Amino acid sequence: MLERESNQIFSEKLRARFIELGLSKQTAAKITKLITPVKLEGYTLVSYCAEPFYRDHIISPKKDEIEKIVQECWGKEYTFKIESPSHEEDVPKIKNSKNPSSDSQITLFPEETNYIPEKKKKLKNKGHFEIPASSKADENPSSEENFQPPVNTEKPRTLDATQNFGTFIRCESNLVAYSACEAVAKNPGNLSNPLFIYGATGLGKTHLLHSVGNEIIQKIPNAKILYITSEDFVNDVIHKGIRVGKMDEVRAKYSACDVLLVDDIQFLEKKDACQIEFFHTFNELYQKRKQIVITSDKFPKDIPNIEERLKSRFLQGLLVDIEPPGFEDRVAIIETKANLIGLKINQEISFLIATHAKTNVREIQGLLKDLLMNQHMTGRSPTIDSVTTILKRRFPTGNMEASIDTTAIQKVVANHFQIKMADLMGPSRQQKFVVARHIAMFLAKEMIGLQIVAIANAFGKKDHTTVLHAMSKVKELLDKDDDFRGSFIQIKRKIEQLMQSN
Ligand SMILES: Nc1ncnc2c1ncn2[C@@H]1O[C@H](COP(=O)(O)OP(=O)(O)OP(=O)(O)O)[C@@H](O)[C@H]1O
Repeated sequence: MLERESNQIFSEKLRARFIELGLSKQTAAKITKLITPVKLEGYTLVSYCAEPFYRDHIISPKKDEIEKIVQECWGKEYTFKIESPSHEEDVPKIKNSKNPSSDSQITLFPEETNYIPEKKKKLKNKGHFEIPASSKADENPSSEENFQPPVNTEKPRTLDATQNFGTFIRCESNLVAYSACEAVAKNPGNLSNPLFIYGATGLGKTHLLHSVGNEIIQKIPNAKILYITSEDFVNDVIHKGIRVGKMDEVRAKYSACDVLLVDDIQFLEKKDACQIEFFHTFNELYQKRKQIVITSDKFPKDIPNIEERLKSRFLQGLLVDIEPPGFEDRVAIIETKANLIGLKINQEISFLIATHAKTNVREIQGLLKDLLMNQHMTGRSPTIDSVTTILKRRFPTGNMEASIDTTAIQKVVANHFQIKMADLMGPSRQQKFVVARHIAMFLAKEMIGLQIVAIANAFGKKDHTTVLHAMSKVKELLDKDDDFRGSFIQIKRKIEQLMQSN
């Protein structure tokens, strides 16, 4: 038997590691829950995971990382194995309903056997593919055969062919969303329905939505894919359905699709009639096992003025978020995008841009276009000076965070505490040095977006767990220690002043 206490330490370490690897807190917590060890086979720790998406796309690729933590907790001789449960009693029961329209019955991950087509020839006559719930379990549940194209279809007009998986730059902050979309595109209607992607503006949600559509249409050219924004849906319902009285046509349009891709669902807020209509559309498609992918700028529960029953539908699928890219990821995005448009920039310039353009990819693209235009007009590649000028134009009010690096932060902190840089950077555990070191590490993350490993390097630490410890210590003290908070704010102000003066 595995001891409860060591299990708990294992889970904590695992969660922290996943967050450090760039997963959101929610995803990290979910995965941690899924890989609670269940038994020991000799020196192999075995965990069962009944959720195929997480097992194959998130947990298995990170097996080495998980094994390292297993060894930290139980010893070097241990290995780790993730398995799909072979016996029903090994896993918590997953509810599986044949009537997904009832709140209490919809499942998070419906069993795959429910998606097996009964007879392919039946589907051909239907005009759209339909996957009966009472399928035989011995047929192949994950095959694309489940996804039969309709006979009579229109080509999608709204999908942007340039927004595909090939042009999407994968990084830690979007990896979970990317993998989920790829899995859904490979096996639509089967694993994660609906797939709900949320995150702030300009981080690639729409790009992923198009990628799913483009990928499916490549494999199944006749598939009826409907890409809409929620505003399109409102227009259809209000203008065509209610005002012109052609609601039947509106309903027919949506019920005939095989894949519904809905962008920016948050704009359905306060539109009650449209929400009711969307609720019925959703239920109908869901019952027919049609894939639904939805994007939003918020987690379902946080979208204001949307009916609870609609939110609960969204919560029943797979929820993935995209976070703003960290510093290294921004550099990778800048360099890839610059390369694509023929803009020549060196590493110093990509670092400079990454330091300033922090919030989203759209912003980075706009900036690179400005630089390209400048390159065309002057006939010269961008220089630090020309980039700084453009950065100042784009971020005129304080958002133009100065060319400040970790060293500048370290100097301000050392100066504030009246200590030497060598003490700030050194190994001494004297309280004053430790507090200063923790604050400097925290601000390197908060103010210039450095990733944990990069911060550890900048402070000459081999072990990045020191940085993780610093992060949680500072957060804790900010919450409970007024003096500490006062000092922290003063230091932050000094750094901000330095940024503005540069
Ligand atoms: N990881 C990425 N790789 C390549 N391009 C990206 C990536 N993320 C975003 N982009 C590009 O940035 C631009 C903005 O992305 P997109 O429109 O998908 O953002 P969004 O999250 O849907 O934003 P909004 O919520 O404002 O609609 C697009 O041109 C998109 O192609």
